[in-house]
Amino acid sequence: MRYAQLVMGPAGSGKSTYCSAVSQHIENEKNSVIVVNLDPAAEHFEYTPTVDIRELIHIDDAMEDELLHFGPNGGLVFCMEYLIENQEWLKDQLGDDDDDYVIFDLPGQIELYTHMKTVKQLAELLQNWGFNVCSVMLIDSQFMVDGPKFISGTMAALSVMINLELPHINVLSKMDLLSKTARKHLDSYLEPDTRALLSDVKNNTTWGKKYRHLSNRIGQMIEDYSLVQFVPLNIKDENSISDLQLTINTMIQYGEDQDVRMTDFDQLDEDDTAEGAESYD
Ligand SMILES: Nc1nc2c(ncn2[C@@H]2O[C@H](COP(=O)(O)OP(=O)(O)OP(=O)(O)O)[C@@H](O)[C@H]2O)c(=O)[nH]1
Ligand SMILES: [Mg+2]
Repeated sequence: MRYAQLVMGPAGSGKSTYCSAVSQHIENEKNSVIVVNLDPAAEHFEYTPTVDIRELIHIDDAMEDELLHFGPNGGLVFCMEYLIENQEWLKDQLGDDDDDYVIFDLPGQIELYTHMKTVKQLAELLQNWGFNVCSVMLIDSQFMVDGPKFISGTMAALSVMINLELPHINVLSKMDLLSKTARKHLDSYLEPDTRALLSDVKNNTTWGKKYRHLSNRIGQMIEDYSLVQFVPLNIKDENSISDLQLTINTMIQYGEDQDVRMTDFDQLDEDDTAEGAESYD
């Protein structure tokens, strides 16, 4: 089995920073990790990508092409589609070592995840190649500190979850930048409570009055799904990174093989006594 995190999220939400911090964290624990850059427009990273889409296609190739003439956004979508068409390249680059742990740094174009099919196709390819895949969606916590913003963030997360159908985790990034008051406000949203959220959607504005029912229904839907939850991440706090990785690793079943040590079973077989059972603990 191999393991993969697809790191996604809106532009500037902290994906590349996350990939760098998490790969460092995994290496500090003496485990190996591969980081794959899938952003054809990336310019510089704090990590060294083992595989880099820019070696296959660069955003400039799509934008400067005389026939294609793409702008930056169309160009990005084109590059991702090109990657899927050239999947053998990615397969070769990834190799076929068992137990590999791969972190994919994706571009920050949200439509790639919310409704387009390319990231879903990528996930399916990885699954066919023996990866346990999960999606890690980063959302900048600064954009989640009031009710209406939180509802839109939640809706975006829900679209991604429904579109990709992968084990999924939503991460609130950049927690170190929040003020104490903002942090307190956010805490009340971590276990979404529709009433608390809607009390922030002002009913005294024209929009608020006109769409009160719609807001109520959206709140109800978020609650009914009870799927969309957020894990705060402070990238400057090693414990915060480690807690999050533990949750993710459980989702993709990483480390489960290591937990079941055959030697313990051997010992139980040989000496199936209460004493033997104790040594298993
Ligand atoms: N203080 C703080 N800054 C952060 C954090 N994560 C990212 N940043 C900063 O936010 C900016 C964008 O971070 P990136 O990691 O490049 O974000 P990205 O999602 O990869 O951006 P795109 O690839 O352009 O979509 C950089 O200036 C980072 O230094 C964080 O947890 N805390
Ligand atoms: Mg990036």
